[in-house]
This record gives sequence, C-alpha cells and structure tokens, in this order.
Amino acid sequence: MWKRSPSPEESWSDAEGGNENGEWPIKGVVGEEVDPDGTSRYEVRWGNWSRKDGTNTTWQTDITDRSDLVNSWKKAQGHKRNALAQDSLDMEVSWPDDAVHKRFTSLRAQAYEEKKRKRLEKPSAADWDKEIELACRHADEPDAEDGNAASRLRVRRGTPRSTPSSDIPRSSSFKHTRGPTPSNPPSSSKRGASVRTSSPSIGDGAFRSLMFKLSSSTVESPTDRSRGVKEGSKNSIKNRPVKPGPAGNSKPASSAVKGDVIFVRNTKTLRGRALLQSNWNQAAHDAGAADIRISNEIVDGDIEQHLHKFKYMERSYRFDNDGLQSIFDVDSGAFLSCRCTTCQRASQCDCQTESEITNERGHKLFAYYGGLFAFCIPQGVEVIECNKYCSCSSLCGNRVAQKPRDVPIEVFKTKQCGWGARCLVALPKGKVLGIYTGRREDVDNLPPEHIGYVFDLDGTEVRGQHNAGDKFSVDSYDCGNWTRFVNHSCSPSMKVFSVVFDTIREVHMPYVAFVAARDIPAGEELTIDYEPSAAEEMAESTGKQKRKMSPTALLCKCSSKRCRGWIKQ
Ligand SMILES: C[S@@+](CC[C@H](N)C(=O)[O-])C[C@H]1O[C@@H](n2cnc3c(N)ncnc32)[C@H](O)[C@@H]1O
Repeated sequence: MWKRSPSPEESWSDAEGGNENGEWPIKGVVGEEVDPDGTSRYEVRWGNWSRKDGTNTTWQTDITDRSDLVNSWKKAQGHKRNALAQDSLDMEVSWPDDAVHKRFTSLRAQAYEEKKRKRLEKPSAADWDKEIELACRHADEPDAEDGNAASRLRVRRGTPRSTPSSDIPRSSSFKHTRGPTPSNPPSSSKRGASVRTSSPSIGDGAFRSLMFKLSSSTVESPTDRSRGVKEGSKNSIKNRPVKPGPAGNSKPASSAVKGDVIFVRNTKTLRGRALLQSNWNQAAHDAGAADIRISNEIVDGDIEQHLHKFKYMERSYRFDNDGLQSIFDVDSGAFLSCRCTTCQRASQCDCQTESEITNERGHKLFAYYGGLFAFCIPQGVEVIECNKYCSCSSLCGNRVAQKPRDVPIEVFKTKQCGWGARCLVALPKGKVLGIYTGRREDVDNLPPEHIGYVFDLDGTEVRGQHNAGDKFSVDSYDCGNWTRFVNHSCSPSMKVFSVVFDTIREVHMPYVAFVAARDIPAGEELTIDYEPSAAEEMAESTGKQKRKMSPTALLCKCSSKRCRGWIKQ
C-alpha cells in the first residue's frame, strides 16, 4: 500500500542536489510502501507525463538514500524532455528524512556486524614477523655492498600455469609481489598503473632518469621490471627463455619454461642501511610508488635498531583489531558513486552531492584543480574523492590523493631533529605527496615512544592528549611510510588535509594527506606544523598574551625565523 509521506518536514529546495542552482524544477512526492513481510520501502514519484501515443506514465523509483534521490531526479528530467505534456507539477514534496536514514543506517550496521563476526573467526596473519627477523639479521653489522653473491629470481608469466610455486626458489621479499595489500583493493593497484602513464609531469620521465643515478644499484625499478631489463645489464632479457636456479646459484631451475620472463638480480648481499632501503623500495614499488632512498651524511651512528624492524607500507594500513578493519571495509551500497566520465566540476559530480562547501555565489567548491590541491577547503573538512564504484576513469580530476606517489623521496639524517624527509625533485604548490599510513588503532594505552608518531583523524597530530572524538588514530612507530619521518617546523613546507576514497565519510577513518604548501625546491626538507592551531593563535594574538607552555613540551629546533620555541609533546 503506497502512502504519501506524512507531515512534510523538508522541501526539495532544502534537500541537497538538484540542478546547479540547488533547485528542483520537477517536483516529486516521497511515499512509503509496506511490503507483506512488514518492511518499509521508500519510493519517489516524480509526476505524470502524457506520452506522444496518448498514454500516461509516472516516473517512480525506489530510494534508500539521497544519492538515489539525485540520480532519480536526473532520470526524471530526461523523462520530462521526452514527454509531450506534464501534469502534477504542484504536488507537495517531502523527504521522510529520519525514517529513510534510520533504515539505511541499520542495514549498514547489520552488514558491518556480519563482516566483523566472519573476520574474528579467521586467525589473523602475523607472518611478517618472519620478515623482521630476516631484516634484523644484519642490523648490527655496518653497511656492506660486497659479500656473498645472492640471486633473486622473479618469474612473471604471460598466462597462468599450474607449475607448483614451490619449484621456484624465493626470498622472503616474494611475499610482497605486485598484488594488492589487504586494504588496497585490486582496482586501486590497476588504477595506479594507468595513472603513472597519464601523469608525466613530475613523476615519470625527468624523475626516473634522476632516480637511477641516485638509487642504490640493487634497486629494481618498476619501469625496468616491466621492460624486462636485467639490473646491471644493458641487455633486455624479455621473452628470452632463461631458466632460474636456486638463490646464489646460476644453475637453471626446472620449473621455468619457454616464454616465462625471468628477472635475475645478481645482487650482492645487502646489509644495514642498504638492505633497509632495498626492502622499502620493494614495498614502495609494489604499491606503484616511486623510489624511496635512505641517506645519512651525518656520521652519528647509522640506522637505529628499531628502524630495522620498521615495516614500510606506502599506501596500506595495518589493523591489529579485526573489528576496526571490518568497519573500514564498507559495503558497496553505502558508497556515493558518480556516473560522470570525467569529474571536472564539483557541481556536476554525484559524489559531491554531500558537499557543503560553496563559494560566495553558492557554487560547490572542488578540492583540486589541474591535479593540485587548491587550498579552498577549510582546515578540518574532509575531501571526498571518487571511489572504485564511480564510473569515471583514473584520469578523473577528483582522484588525486588515491594515486601512488610519483616523486622520489629521501629519508635523511638531519643535523638537529633525527631523521627527516625531502623530495629529490622540485615540487609545485598543491602537489599531493602521500598519505600517512601505519597501524589504525584506538590510541589509548600506547607505549610512550609511540606518542610522537600518532596522527589523529582530523589531520592534527596527537601529542599525548586525546579528545573523546579522536577514537581512531594512525600510529606509525613500527610501520608506515616516509611521512612518519616528517619533522615539525613553525614555517612548514607542507600542510595536511583529510581525504576519503576507499571508505565512506561516516566511518570516520579518512586518510591524512600531505600536500606542498608552496613551491618547494628539490632537496629542501619537507616539514609540517605539528600544532597548526598554535600558529593561528600566535597570528591572532596581540603579542601581549604569552602562550602557556605545556609541561611535556619539547624544545623546537626548526630554526625558523617564526619559531614558537617549543612543540607540544
Ligand atoms: C614524527 S617524528 C619525526 C621523525 C623523527 N625525527 C625520527 O627521527 O624518527 C616526531 C619526532 O621528531 C622529533 N622532532 C620533529 N620535529 C622537531 C623539531 N622541530 N624540533 C625538535 N624535535 C623535533 C621529535 O622527537 C618528535 O617527537
């Protein structure tokens, strides 16, 4: 039985969406239909139109949320164009807000519970500890570029074959092949690959030639891998039937067959910093990202013991709590997805229907222009990028932070602040450089040494103080990427913003993205302000009020002219 929605509370003009001016030129009516099993279905009827053949038609759609409503409205508009006459224009319109949203939320909650239950039944994979053990084996030894010859073999097949994988000798790094990590869906790694070819500006040509001069000779680049180039050799071995042998032995193994492309890396045994760099590079390349380098020009010991245990994760998170992981994995139905071919204008992209950020003329604002962050979104407001359910391609202007890093980064030893990070090429203002990764968790009860490495989710670093709303944070003390080495400066070169692309906003687990706040010359240290609110307070203060120093404050060594003297710790 279809019931017209009782007591209209909200009119279309208040609802989000509609045309560019926020208007709803075709009016509709929302009603409720109760199925025989007692469940409610919501439906919108957009009015009746007379067809050319004299018959009448009604455009009506089931709705579960506002995105359905917007899509339905668009279809109704097309319907109107194809009809001769239209009546029922004066129908009262309402949105049974609470009811629809309650139903939507409860369905989603049910799905989460189900997923959580399933995950908790499975044992969690803790096998990367074995890798730590391997990496630590040489941790105390000095860097050694020579030693026993060891070979790494990588076999890539054109078509899947049934050869048992145990036939092929593998080092521990084979666990991290180019497949997606659990939190990176397969589509995202695919997207990454196509993005690479499509954004030559900074990422590919110029930078790659530079990188090969800078990189350790043991690093295999994704470009070379895809070309089938053997490291250290000028000859391509693509499609040449080379048979692999066990590590450290040039004798061919029996499992390789004609047509296999085999990459033989006759590298020397790596130790210390070189080993760490090689492992990090492997992880970065596997995520489709550019090189990562580690350098220490300050002779002050080399790599600290705990860094050898650091797991480099360019774009993925670690979830120790399976419940949290299941919250992050949102069901497809909960995503707002667009039907654009390229999302050039926020006002036309369905993903932006929830955006409340408008300019003085009331037009919705877009976070990015020309692939760069436009700094028009207020601090703390999340950017919603297109997601895997959107119809637009990887070239879409609303896919920026989700693309793999295409500039080389060096983690280097600073004079004053331990390790820091810098980019080896010049960066334009607005260049998005990466996302803060690590362990997603509830920050309570963290060991004290972790505190300096925790970001809360509104993009403000947590330094020993947690608000009730900061439930989930990212801790990068023992896993994460280069952003974990970014030091504080009172005149920072980067800013952070929150961005969502592989989950929904309601989950409250956005990524924290790092963006160049101004043009940055190659080699300048990349820094952020750990406490941007203090900078704002300082700018607003008359100079008479003294900033109250936190008891756990850390002496700031940023050497900026505008240094505030200390950082909250
Ligand atoms: C996110 S970590 C940055 C990486 C760190 N330098 C390292 O070697 O691991 C934050 C820590 O770096 C140090 N640090 C960062 N910026 C600093 C600054 N401007 N002055 C003093 N210490 C700083 C502090 O010890 C802080 O807790």
